[in-house]
Amino acid sequence: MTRPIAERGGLALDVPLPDVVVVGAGLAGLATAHALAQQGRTVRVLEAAGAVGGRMRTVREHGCLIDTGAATFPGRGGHPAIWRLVAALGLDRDPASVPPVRDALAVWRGGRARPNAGRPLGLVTGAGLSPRARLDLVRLRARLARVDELDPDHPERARIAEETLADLLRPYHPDLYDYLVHPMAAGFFGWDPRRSAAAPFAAHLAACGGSHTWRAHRDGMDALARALASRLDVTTDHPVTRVTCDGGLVQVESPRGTVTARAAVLAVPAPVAAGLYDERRPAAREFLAACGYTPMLRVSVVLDRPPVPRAGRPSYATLIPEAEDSLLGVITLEHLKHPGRAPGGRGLVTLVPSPRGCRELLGAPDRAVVQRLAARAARFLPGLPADPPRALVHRFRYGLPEATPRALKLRGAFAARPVGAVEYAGDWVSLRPCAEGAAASAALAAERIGAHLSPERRAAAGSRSGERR
Ligand SMILES: Cc1cc2nc3c(=O)[nH]c(=O)nc-3n(C[C@H](O)[C@H](O)[C@H](O)COP(=O)(O)OP(=O)(O)OC[C@H]3O[C@@H](n4cnc5c(N)ncnc54)[C@H](O)[C@@H]3O)c2cc1C
Repeated sequence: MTRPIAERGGLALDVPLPDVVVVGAGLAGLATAHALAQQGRTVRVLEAAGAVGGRMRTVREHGCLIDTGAATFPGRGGHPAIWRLVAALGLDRDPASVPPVRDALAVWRGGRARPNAGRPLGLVTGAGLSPRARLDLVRLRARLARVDELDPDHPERARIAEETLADLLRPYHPDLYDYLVHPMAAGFFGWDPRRSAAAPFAAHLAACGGSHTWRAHRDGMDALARALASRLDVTTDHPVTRVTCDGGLVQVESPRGTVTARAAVLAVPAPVAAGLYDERRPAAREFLAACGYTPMLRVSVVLDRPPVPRAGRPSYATLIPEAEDSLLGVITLEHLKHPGRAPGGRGLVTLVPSPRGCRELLGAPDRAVVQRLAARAARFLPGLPADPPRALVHRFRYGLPEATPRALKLRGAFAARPVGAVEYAGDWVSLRPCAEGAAASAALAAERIGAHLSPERRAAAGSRSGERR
């Protein structure tokens, strides 16, 4: 079909009408476009930023590969949708291109980093937990193993869906909250366990299977996004300002012109999607409004040589519990992921503030952010300069979707909404704050758009993707 797809200064251009416009070239948008292209659909992807990847971007500066957002992902069982994409794109043909992250996680306690956190055996034998807390961890794991339908793709179905993380941990030794769950939820997701629902976190951890499975893309965590984008029609620097649906066609507006298509997928964070499109389906509207995000901030510091930790073998990531420092949440040694990350024997360190630190620092000038975090981090990494000359600040207003019990409650109806010309993709769709959430949402969005564009498939897909409430 040929229709005008772009109007600039009143000039209509006769070019083919794409079946689908995908807004956002993060992992969810690119994976959706890839799945639609596999169905034989014509797809255009419009991205506001100057590069693809969204929260999985890697920048190349000071000779280093610097992941700005997502840093690692678990093995095949933990992130199946990601590994399916990795395999489809041939990125695992050379196993060295997805190397394991060794000695992945430690927790700081009593003046030193306690290794083996996040490993089932490590947690039982130590990792900074008192003997009583370790026993309680066994009890907690046994309780979670009995929870029906603890499914990361459908967290609302779990029997603990109404509990917050703090509720879940209340009967157990306080160490479990203070030295394990709080530092993980706050440090990795920016979540406040007193607000955030227990089910998505517990289901995610159970599915991921422990920090000993962690991997990273040798060539940067944007490897997947770059490989997908190279096979697709993607336009960067194309900020979408409004999406409307009229007479069976979707109009996607931006200062660069209007693109018309038969359907659109909004693969942007939920608050952005709600601002772009006036959603009329009540179930979708309410869920979108309930999907909040926590902001995230990361500082990458390039050093002439790797810092030497206080004692023992260094771990990749060290969680800093609130009781140990109120401003700093996680320190990672990125050069441990692969020697190519910081060539020439250099060090590459990431400092992640606690949620409180993030709120304090999000609006501060870069230099002040770097100095405040570096001053705190020197206690944990002796020799870290107080004012590092090569540091980058990465800010995410919409860092991670925060799954609250209210959002969980509305998710079932959202998932069961009828298919439409405007669909959604993103980690928030399943309230799973990770790349797997984004990749899994893409498969679902492509299936729903396929059903919308093929009316004969609509009824069948409606009953398949219309998940149980
Ligand atoms: C600091 C941090 C650390 C993380 N660590 C990990 C980790 O180690 N492992 C893991 O699995 N996950 C991690 N995550 C989560 C993971 O990065 C995200 O879940 C995933 O990348 C989300 O992908 P997405 O496509 O849903 O959203 P995004 O990546 O946010 O993609 C949305 C895209 O839409 C674009 N966009 C926004 N508005 C518009 C508009 N108006 N017009 C056009 N385009 C627009 C954006 O620029 C962006 O490119 C981390 C996230 C952060 C922030």
